[in-house]
Formats: sequence, structure tokens, C-alpha cells
Amino acid sequence: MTDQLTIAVLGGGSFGTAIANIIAVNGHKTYLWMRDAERAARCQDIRENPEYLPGYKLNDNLIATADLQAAVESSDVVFISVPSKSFRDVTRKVAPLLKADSIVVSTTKGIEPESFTLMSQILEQELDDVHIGVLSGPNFAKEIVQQQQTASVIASDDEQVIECIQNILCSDSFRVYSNHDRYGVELGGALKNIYAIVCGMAAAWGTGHNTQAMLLTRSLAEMGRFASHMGADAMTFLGLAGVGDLILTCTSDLSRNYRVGFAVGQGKTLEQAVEEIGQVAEGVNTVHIVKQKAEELGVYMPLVTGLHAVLFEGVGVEHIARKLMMGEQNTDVEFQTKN
Ligand SMILES: NC(=O)C1=CN([C@@H]2O[C@H](COP(=O)(O)OP(=O)(O)OC[C@H]3O[C@@H](n4cnc5c(N)ncnc54)[C@H](OP(=O)(O)O)[C@@H]3O)[C@@H](O)[C@H]2O)C=CC1
Ligand SMILES: O=C(CO)COP(=O)(O)O
Repeated sequence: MTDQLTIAVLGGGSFGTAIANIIAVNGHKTYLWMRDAERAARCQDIRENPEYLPGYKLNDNLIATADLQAAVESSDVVFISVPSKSFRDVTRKVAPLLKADSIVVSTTKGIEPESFTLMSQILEQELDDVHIGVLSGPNFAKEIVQQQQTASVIASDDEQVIECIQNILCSDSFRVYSNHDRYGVELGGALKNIYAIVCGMAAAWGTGHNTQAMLLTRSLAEMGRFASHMGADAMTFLGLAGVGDLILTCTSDLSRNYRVGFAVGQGKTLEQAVEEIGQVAEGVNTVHIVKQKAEELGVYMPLVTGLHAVLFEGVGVEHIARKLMMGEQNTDVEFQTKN
């Protein structure tokens, strides 16, 4: 057991709450910051986050608050767990409040558009004198709080970050592996959301096991190929934050991205699907960003282009199957590293 530390988790949604509660259970004073003061006061009062994780008791070491300064200024470690579109904004707010030498970890699985910036790169751009890490893996918040045996990955090139995060998060039901390929771990978490949408769609059409196995495997090949072009370590995609998270979200309706795909596959519009979920489904924006980058780099990504066409270009859902089954000439080699 490490010394008792003070931790802040920024973002009181499902994952932020689950992570904050693990740390609190491990004996650390843990602030869970949420932007809505009324909601924070209610969580603090009833010891539950009824909007996001109804029925799960929050540990006594957890303090729900809307006071960002109080949460951050005394914290040794800060997790940021808000959707990617708000990530830079929250990081900027937090910058003047951070203790020097603190550890800042992103749990957000998305990409900033235009510049193709990952969340930990935003941390590098916006913060001085901090140690940076990324937490990612096959981690449904709902199952974490049920204490289902779960594994995640802390990725950093800084040993101090790895050691500290493993110490504060590890428990009988939560294991944290380490990886030095921060870029690959983070990219894996963002990319798998795209394929979860595709697999949700396929499930809505009633596809069989052959098709499901093909989709999962080709998704892994496609995301690995793209990531290699971007400089990630291909081995990372064989780990928890790659294939592990891909399997999780592509096979379960606990995934919001999968549910978006399922709803579109049933004939709903994208807007209806997203509204119905009512929580962040990062893959919807990520598919846009990745398609653009893949075109720029000349990387062959039939699932990404097929999904993009269905979601944003008004083509029918059968388009994805056609893209996959009738690939361009010379693209039916199983492992392609070059295009
Ligand atoms: N690392 C991992 O293994 C996992 C990571 N994730 C990722 O973590 C991120 C968050 O996911 P999750 O918690 O499940 O999402 P939710 O949709 O459950 O919650 C998002 C939270 O962020 C808050 N938020 C949104 N915008 C802002 C803002 N501008 N300022 C402050 N708070 C804001 C919301 O507040 P409000 O309630 O007021 O709207 C809400 O509390 C996503 O990127 C997701 O992909 C998810 C699961 C596992
Ligand atoms: O990333 C997740 C689990 O690892 C959560 O996936 P969804 O965002 O699709 O729910």
C-alpha cells in the first residue's frame, strides 16, 4: 500500500465515477469533480451518482464537488475523464491550478479534429511541469463498479507515472498493466470505437458468427495498419488497449458506440441514435477524423470509409459489406503493412 495521496478525477460521468471510486476504496482522498453544482451536491449527499451509475454506493473517501480549485490544488494525481470535445477546454481551466510535478492522466478515448491531436498531446501542449500518462483498456464502468475482474493499461514513458498509477488503482478486481507506447495505447482506445459502431450495425442486420469473426479480425488488421503508419508499435494492438478493447466494445451492447451502430442498423437516423444513448459515443466523430487522415496518408481502410459513407454520405448500410467483400484489386492480401 502506498502513502495516502490526494487524487482528483475530473468528469463525473460513468468512467470518471468508476475510477474515482476504485481509488477511494483503496484509501486515498479522492475528489470527483463535476461541472454541475447541484448534481455534485446530490451525489455527495446520497453517496451515489444516480445519473450515470445508479445503485452503486460511493466510498466515504470520495468527495463529489463542483469546485475545481478545491479538487485540483492539493491533488498529487489528476485524471481527466471528459469527452474529447471538451478535453482541451477542461485542461486549460486546470492548468493554473495544478501542483508542480503532479501526475496528469487522460482516460478519454477520442481525437481532436483538424490537427489529429490525441488527448495526452493536448496535455503536453497545455501543461508545464507535469508527468503525463494515459489509462486505457477494456473497461466498462458498469462492470468495474460491480467488481468484475478487470484489467487496464497505464501508458507512459515516465516510470514514476506507471508506478504511482498502478499503486493507486490496483485491487483484487482491477489490475493495471504498463506499456511505454503511450501513442499506440491511446490511438487503440480511440480507433476501436469506430469498429464498435460497425459491429453494432452488423448485429442489427442479424449477421452470423462467420461475419462477426471476419469483422472483428479485419477491424484489428485495419486499425493496426493505420496505427503503424502513425508510428505506434504494432504489438500494442495485440494487447488490452488494442484487441482487448476491440473485442469488448464490438461484442457488447454495454458499449455506447455499439448501440449507436445497432440503432442505425435498425433504420434510425444517426441523430436519433445519438440522442437515444444520451452519453458520449466518441466513434461518431472519430470516424470523420480517421477517414481524412487515412486519405492523406494513403492507408487502405474499407471499414472506415464504408462506415463514413453510411453515417454521413447517405448511402445504404449494405455499402459497408460491399466495401469489405469487393475490395479494390490487390487489397485481398491478409496482412498489408504498406497500404
Ligand atoms: N479509459 C477507459 O478505459 C474508458 C474510457 N472512457 C472514455 O472516457 C471518456 C468519458 O467517458 P464516460 O465517463 O463514460 O462518459 P459519460 O458520457 O458517461 O460522461 C461524460 C462526463 O463528462 C462531463 N463533461 C462533458 N463536458 C464537460 C465539460 N466541458 N466540462 C466538464 N465536464 C464535462 C459530463 O458532464 P454532464 O453530466 O454535466 O454532462 C459527464 O459527467 C470518453 O472519452 C470515453 O470514451 C470510457 C470508458 C472506459
Ligand atoms: O471504451 C469503453 C470500454 O472500454 C466504453 O466504450 P463505449 O464508449 O462504446 O461505451
